[in-house]
Amino acid sequence: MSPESPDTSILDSLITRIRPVDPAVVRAAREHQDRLTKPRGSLGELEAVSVRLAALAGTVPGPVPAAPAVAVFVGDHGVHAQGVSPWPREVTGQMVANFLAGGAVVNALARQVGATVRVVDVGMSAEASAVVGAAPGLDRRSVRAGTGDIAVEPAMTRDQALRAVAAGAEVAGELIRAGHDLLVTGDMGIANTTPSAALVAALLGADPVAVTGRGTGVDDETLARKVGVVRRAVTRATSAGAGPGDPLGVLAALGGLEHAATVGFMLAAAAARVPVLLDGVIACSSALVAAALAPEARAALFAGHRSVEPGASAALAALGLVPLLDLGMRLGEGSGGVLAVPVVQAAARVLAEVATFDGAGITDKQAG
Ligand SMILES: O=C(O)c1ccc[n+]([C@@H]2O[C@H](COP(=O)([O-])O)[C@@H](O)[C@H]2O)c1
Ligand SMILES: Cc1cc2nc[nH]c2cc1C
Repeated sequence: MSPESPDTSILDSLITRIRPVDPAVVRAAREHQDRLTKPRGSLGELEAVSVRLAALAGTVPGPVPAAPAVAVFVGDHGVHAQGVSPWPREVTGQMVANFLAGGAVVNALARQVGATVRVVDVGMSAEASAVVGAAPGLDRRSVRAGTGDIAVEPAMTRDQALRAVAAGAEVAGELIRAGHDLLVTGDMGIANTTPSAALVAALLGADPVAVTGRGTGVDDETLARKVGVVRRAVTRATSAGAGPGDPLGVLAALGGLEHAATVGFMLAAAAARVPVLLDGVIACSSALVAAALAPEARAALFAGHRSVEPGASAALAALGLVPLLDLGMRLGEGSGGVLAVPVVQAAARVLAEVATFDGAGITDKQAG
């Protein structure tokens, strides 16, 4: 296959397998939720989550997810050369070693909620790979060693984007076949909040200044430079023909390899009717790509938290997703998604276990 006419068959078949939820199940779940022994609406967003989980599973109540897993997709970014992050590139590899040793925040949070952590290299740079070495436990699916510098060139070819999407889909498929019933997105990649902002700006037509944030915590001068870089990248990509009507083109022009893998991860989970908890801005920007490719995939997506990055809020609003937690977090790694696992489990458990007014013999003042 030439890069000009890449093989889209894996993506096409993923998209074809994503079917809409049954509106009758949505209705039945809503009606059941309304019969539970509590004032209607008193559980707020938890009620909507329980209904969405049932709709995704196609049963009322839906199953209570018992085996969560987070996939941390790792990539490096050519745009790092523009000075958009204060952290050196090798930190990506150093953090991978930390994940594998169980010493990162995501590992501690995953232990707290009983989640498995899978670390997947989809595009570490040579520097990062050298730091990690031959570490056992790293899932090696590298498509290329880091992306191109999006300020001046495409991040990757369409074929590479497709291969990274396929890698993410394979990871989801393996986790689901191993019995995991709640997936969480995670990422690691120094400088990756810049491509995230670029994806959001390009796909929503937003002004880069409104969707570019401080990432790991950059100063005012770096933020101003970062906004300029995002503006140049989006202008370059759009003038080369990438736009919202061609989500794969936008992903290849502006995304990271971890974004592409996250898109595949979400699409495969949606096809298998397994819920996916999104972490921060990397996942939210990837979700815009996934939803542009397959709008029905949104049924499988749950927003773990509201990252401080402004692009995350812009993407969530566009996707119609309500973040379950809002703790001022901006770490990545899957941390905010993992932390929301018990909330999703609790929502499902309420629909499955709480008595109904009829069943418990309690007067329903709301009936009628
Ligand atoms: O998840 C988020 O919203 C988020 C916000 C800020 C930073 N991060 C993480 O920090 C790294 C990118 O930050 P930066 O400043 O280098 O672009 C990358 O490893 C991300 O996982 C993640
Ligand atoms: C230390 C560190 C940990 C991270 N985890 C996710 N992104 C990160 C960026 C840095 C710099």
